[in-house]
Amino acid sequence: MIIFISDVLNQDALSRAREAAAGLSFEPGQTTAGWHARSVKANSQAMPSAGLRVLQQRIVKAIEAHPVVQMSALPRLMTPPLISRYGPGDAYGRHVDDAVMGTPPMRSDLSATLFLNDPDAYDGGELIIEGPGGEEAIKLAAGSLVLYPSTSLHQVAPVTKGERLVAVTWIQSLVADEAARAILFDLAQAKQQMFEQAGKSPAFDLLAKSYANLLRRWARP
Ligand SMILES: O=C(O)CCC(=O)C(=O)O
Ligand SMILES: [Fe+2]
Repeated sequence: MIIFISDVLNQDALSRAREAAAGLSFEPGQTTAGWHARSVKANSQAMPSAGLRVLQQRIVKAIEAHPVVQMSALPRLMTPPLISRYGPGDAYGRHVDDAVMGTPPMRSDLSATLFLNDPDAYDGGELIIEGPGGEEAIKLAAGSLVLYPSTSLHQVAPVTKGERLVAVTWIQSLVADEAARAILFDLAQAKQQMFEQAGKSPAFDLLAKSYANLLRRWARP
């Protein structure tokens, strides 16, 4: 399942993030790709620095704090985001993300792209994700996040004009199985809607109990 979440960063947070990114030094992105993804990766990434760490912390906080991220991804661990820049001619060819990454190692269950500049700031640069129903080309407003299964083949189409600026991160979920996560997301939404429409009721209690007990079965904290 591909999930779109708008307003993960508001206008104020966005301009601060863009300002911080403008002050960072960038290097070729090949350094952080797995060996087979490296051959198709052509972009720039922010180099480690104190400024990068502050920006990464702000972005992680905003992503984690979002209620839809909590409900859909059930995050347990998240990598510090890469700040990636794609100028004209840059692209990231078809690849699958590493299954295990970082120190200490974590499993990538969900991949996430947070768009830091607007779609009209660049031509091309769609994130193309392959799913059972075919390809989906994604280009979201600044401040919006796309979450997708790390099991998918995906690519970033060449940028032909302007600059694409994104933060890219990976999430290890409390629930590794994508199908189980999808059921829990449906139930969490149903629980919320039922509560909003009719308050607490015996039916709500049963739904809440089922949700909690499924999560208890499936979660690996
Ligand atoms: O820039 C993006 O939206 C995704 C980049 C990507 O696929 C990666 O860094 O592995
Ligand atoms: Fe990727």
